[in-house]
Amino acid sequence: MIKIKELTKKFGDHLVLDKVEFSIQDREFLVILGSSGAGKSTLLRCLNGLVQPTSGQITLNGMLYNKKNIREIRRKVGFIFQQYQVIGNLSVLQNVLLGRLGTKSFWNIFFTKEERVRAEEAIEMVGLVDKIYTRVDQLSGGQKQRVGIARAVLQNPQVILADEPVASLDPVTSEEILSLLKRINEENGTTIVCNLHQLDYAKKYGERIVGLRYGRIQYDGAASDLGVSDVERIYGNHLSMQPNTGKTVKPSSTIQVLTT
Ligand SMILES: Nc1ncnc2c1ncn2[C@@H]1O[C@H](COP(=O)(O)OP(=O)(O)OP(=O)(O)O)[C@@H](O)[C@H]1O
Repeated sequence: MIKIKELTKKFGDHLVLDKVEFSIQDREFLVILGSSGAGKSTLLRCLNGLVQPTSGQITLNGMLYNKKNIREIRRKVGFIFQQYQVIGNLSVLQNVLLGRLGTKSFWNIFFTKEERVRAEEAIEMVGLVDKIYTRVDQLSGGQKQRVGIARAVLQNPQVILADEPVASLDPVTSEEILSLLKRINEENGTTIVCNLHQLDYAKKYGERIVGLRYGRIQYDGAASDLGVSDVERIYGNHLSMQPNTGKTVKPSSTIQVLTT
């Protein structure tokens, strides 16, 4: 379980997270929803130790995030990036094996036979067996994201943080990627925390939604309970998000979306 207490982050004078407080249960599929600049990425980066909070506290299974524990925490928390963060001139297999780097010491970066077998299994799970020796720069965006997911799976983390994993993908590929994350959540029992812009995906794939606006929590509850007034609090009461397009629309369209 991750516990977040009074998490505050300032960049200079800019308050990006303002005393954010909530817990993430084991095996949960949690969506962090909010418009651009709401603080979603900053929150996820704090949960991975990539960003140092200004104040507040995070614990993973009671273990406090601090310099001493950060390597162990990073082993338990995988990260999937919006822009994939794969190495173009390496093969799919080599990229996925990089998920084991966190367990290696500086003088021993060799991978075992067992790690290779597990990498092959992860590649099979994401549906890229036929591309296993293909250079990653020859893959489509959706395939690159699958490589990123397989790399995170090989790490065998307790939690996967996905920072807008479908922001650069078309709707069909987006659904495939989110379904894959859902499968990993259900079959492997991995907790998923996924940042999304798109309201309809949040409601379809999230069990629970935490809605952020200006770094403050506006909604924390079941995805199925998210209503029009909650959406307006998250996005502002004059504008709301339209599904998939990322365009802003008047609230009447939002009401239609929520009632279909
Ligand atoms: N390293 C940084 N230095 C200064 N300001 C930053 C830094 N990282 C983020 N910010 C600012 O913090 C605010 C929140 O950014 P963040 O990326 O967390 O929002 P977001 O909700 O993820 O937005 P998006 O959906 O556009 O990615 C933004 O105004 C951004 O400019």
